[in-house]
Amino acid sequence: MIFDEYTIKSLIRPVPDFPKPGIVFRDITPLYHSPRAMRMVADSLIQRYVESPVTHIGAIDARGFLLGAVLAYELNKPLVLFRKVGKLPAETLCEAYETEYGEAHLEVHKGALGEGDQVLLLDDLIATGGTFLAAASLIKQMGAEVYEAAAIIDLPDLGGSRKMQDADIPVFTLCAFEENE
Ligand SMILES: O=P(O)(O)OC[C@H]1O[C@H](OP(=O)(O)OP(=O)(O)O)[C@H](O)[C@@H]1O
Ligand SMILES: Nc1ncnc2[nH]cnc12
Repeated sequence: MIFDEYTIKSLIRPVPDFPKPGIVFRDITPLYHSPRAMRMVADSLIQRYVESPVTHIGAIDARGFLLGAVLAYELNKPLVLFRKVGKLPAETLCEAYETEYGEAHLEVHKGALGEGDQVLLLDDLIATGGTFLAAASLIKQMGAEVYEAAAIIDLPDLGGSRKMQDADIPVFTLCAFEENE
């Protein structure tokens, strides 16, 4: 299916002042509600990575899990979960980070990745980049590499994608919203 950015963007709903005053929340639930649009998103990501040297899919809690599961299934790769603190039962590595609306910690199971692994890291959205950078740091601590960080949405005004590129993390996003869009 041919990717149509206009269709994708029209299914991402801006919700002002959520979860805090001043924040425009980009709600992807209408996109997930459309099988056609979701197929476009999944197909473009599958096409991009099907011939890549990616060895693992890394999916970020919670909205990144949805894309992560689809990509891991289609590319037939192991899925590694990066979870909010206190959710993973075995021994973890933990990284603190800040997002657009708060502080958080991300964890991964120790030994989930190792030397030489090339991880495709997935989430729905890049805002300040704090979440992706925390996951990338955990990946590096395990001796693995981020092949690319991919998301549906970039919010370039918040500077996250720039910060990630400055940290030598390749970034791929399917669409972007300016602040007043
Ligand atoms: O670039 P950043 O500033 O780090 O923000 C992006 C992150 O924020 C959102 O997740 P959130 O922390 O709201 O959690 P959720 O997926 O559980 O809703 C989004 O799904 C990204 O993971
Ligand atoms: N503006 C935003 N909309 C949706 N998810 C987000 N995560 C961080 N900032 C966000």
